[in-house]
Amino acid sequence: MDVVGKRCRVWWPFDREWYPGTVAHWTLSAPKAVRNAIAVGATADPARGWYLIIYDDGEHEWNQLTDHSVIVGSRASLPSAPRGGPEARTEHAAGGAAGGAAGGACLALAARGGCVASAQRGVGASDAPTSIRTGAHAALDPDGACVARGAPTPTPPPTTFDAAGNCARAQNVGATTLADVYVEPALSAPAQAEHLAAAAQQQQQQMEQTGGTGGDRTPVVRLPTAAEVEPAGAAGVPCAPLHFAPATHGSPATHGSPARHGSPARHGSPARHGSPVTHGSPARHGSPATHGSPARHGSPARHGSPARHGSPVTHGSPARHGSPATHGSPARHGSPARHGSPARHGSPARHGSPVTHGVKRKASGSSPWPWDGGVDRCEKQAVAFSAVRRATTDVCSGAARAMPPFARADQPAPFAQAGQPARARDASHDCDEAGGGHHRGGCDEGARDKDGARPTWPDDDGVGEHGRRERREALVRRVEQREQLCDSGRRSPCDSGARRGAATSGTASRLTLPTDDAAAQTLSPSADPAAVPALPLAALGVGIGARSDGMWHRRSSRVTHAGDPADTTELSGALRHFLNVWRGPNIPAEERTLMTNASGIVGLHVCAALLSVSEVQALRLIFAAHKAWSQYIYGSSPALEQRAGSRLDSVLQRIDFGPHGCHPEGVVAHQSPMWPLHGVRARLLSLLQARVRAAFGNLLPWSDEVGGQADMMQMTQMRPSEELAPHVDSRDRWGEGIASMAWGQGEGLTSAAGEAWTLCMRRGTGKAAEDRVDIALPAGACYIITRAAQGRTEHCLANKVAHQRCSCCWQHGVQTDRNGFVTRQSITVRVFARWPHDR
Ligand SMILES: O=C(O)CCC(=O)C(=O)O
Ligand SMILES: [Fe+2]
Repeated sequence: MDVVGKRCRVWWPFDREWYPGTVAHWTLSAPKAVRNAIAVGATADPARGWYLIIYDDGEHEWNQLTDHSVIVGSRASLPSAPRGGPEARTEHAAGGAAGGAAGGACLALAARGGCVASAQRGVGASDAPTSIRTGAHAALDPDGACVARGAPTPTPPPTTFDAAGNCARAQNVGATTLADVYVEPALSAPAQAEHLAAAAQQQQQQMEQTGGTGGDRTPVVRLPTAAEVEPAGAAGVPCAPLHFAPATHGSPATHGSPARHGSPARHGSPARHGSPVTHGSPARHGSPATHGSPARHGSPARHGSPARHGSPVTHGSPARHGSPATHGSPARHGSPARHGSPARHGSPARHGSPVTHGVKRKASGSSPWPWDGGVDRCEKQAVAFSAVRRATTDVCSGAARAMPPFARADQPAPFAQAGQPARARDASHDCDEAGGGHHRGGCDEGARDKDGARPTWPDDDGVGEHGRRERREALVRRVEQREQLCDSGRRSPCDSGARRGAATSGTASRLTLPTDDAAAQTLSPSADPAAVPALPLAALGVGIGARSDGMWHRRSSRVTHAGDPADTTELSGALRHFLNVWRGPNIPAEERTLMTNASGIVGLHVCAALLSVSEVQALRLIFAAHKAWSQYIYGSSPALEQRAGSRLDSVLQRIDFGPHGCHPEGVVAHQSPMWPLHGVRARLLSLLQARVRAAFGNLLPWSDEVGGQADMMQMTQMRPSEELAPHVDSRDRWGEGIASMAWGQGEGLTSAAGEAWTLCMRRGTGKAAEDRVDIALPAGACYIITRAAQGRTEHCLANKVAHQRCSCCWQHGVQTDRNGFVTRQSITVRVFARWPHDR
């Protein structure tokens, strides 16, 4: 706490940048997002408390400052430390008294940490990371934390705020300025190993000196045994490869075992034609025989494309469950050539009854990676990796515990005493509430460490210091190898890890965003109100969308790399072509087929033909010019799981454009870069926006927001059979009104603009939402969600925030044709919410 108000710098390894900021606040109890992170496997020292770092560029994060990627204050005794003042010397002396053999050297394992949840493709291949999680716990060197403690360090002046409530956190907050900050170089791997071994040795010595108790310094370095850390496979050997191939019918990676999905026999069967939305119980899908049963086929009249049936949305009954006609993708049913006789198409039993839509989530007892029998090398490597992380974290936390004021015996340890069950409950609660799309992934398997037990290692198995050191070195090498594999762009270890992690092991990428409540709750009950300035929440910029989980996420959403996510020459050419075919904002009224409150859903409006085929073709070129697609992992949905036979998350490709400092939609995308919205994209947005406005008129309430201009544009690609699970977009990050338009990357069977797709509207808090409406939309259509269909906090009767679910607002999701072959492309435009919801 005595570092509150001080300047700091934080190393973001995947940005490869130090970011300056200020330690603005300390709280003993973990912020909610941090608690979630802990519940899904991160480790923390409950006694240490949490520091709020506010970066100069507006981002913020909670951090325990046990990470040597964080430098607070100055280090006078380091030769390279510039201008170390008395305070700096005090700080270092305090640390040095505790050991400090390595001076200020820091171990930066985390910075070098492996790709656990990979997924960034592109993003400037050379500059940008391929990982979205680092496991960013660098070990603490033996002189303790990088922060001042113990010694009579002068209390810095509190962070101040100007009249407008802005945090005065610029250059001279506290007694330390940026010039005093020592920028710590990352150590080489051998140096890290050596350093860590030295730390272990010192602690061992201290333990011996204090009769095994370590006095008030808890000995925490216990090395994992070889059995614990040694993966079965050779280190660095790539894992089972992912199959990203055109795989429209389900690669093993995305759709479970080939046996389930890959068999030609199955694909040739009528079972292929069941709608992802509408397919019924697993039992029905499990048996090809049942799919072929004539008894289940319905009348041809139900299978027409939207074009044949008129407006696609008119089919939905206001009763929300939809008439049979609302179900099933037109593309699926439109072509006899693909689907055989009309008799093949779904019967009322398959499509008509809402009951059949209630596919229960299937508890996944089996491995989601069927081809490897449940345990692949990546998994084992991840265990080893996490062993490193935990061990090093223990070093950190041990030192931290020893050091007042972090070890506050007088304060309840929130995790240890409040009870692990509470944490686990918290986590699942969050997940349950979080909306299927964005958070669901984290609940089930994510709580690896939710029992809250601090990681401990069995006692030394007699290998001695030398042996331990060797083991450490081996671990470090493994981490490095892993990183190299990731860096080299090979998919196998990283992506496999990502997917496995996403599907099963609860990566930290599933953190939920903090809510206002959570942040307020964190900020207000301070362990030491006298010492911690009362910080206006809004002034801190704390809220949904701001960083709060930095300890495990070391890649920011800042765009730090030069360039553009597209080939700019191609992009300009594509825009020129687009301008040639663009019809202007107005389209003939008879073409628009505007449906308001579609299918009885208040606030959902659809324009069935916003884009012409020529415009779609030009948009394809614009998409094709983009290279840096981020992988965006959504939670699984019942339909997806049913197809896969077990839990399987969905992965989309996405690029987000918007104002600097704002965050993309979604939890994982929270880690994705927000590219600047200017130039060609700004032009494109303004054209599309004009069209949307002309089509929807007053139904689109952007006029109330920032002069009616959308300021965020998101490009999404979903391969055939992928889906976006139902979710609410962040309820308080976006202004009222979100518009999405979609088409195919190529021609569909029934339309040159692409294949039809299904907009899945869901309402309800249970896992199987009570209200379910599936609306088949043709390529080129646009829908907007407002009010209850969007679910902003101010429209929510339950006042839900972020991605929480409620029973009054609708969630939206997208399903592509399970048997389709055309990637769905979409552009979503939103408005960032402005004050007081400014995120
Ligand atoms: O692509 C779409 O239609 C919508 C995308 C969406 O809902 C989202 O990104 O939140
Ligand atoms: Fe959405």
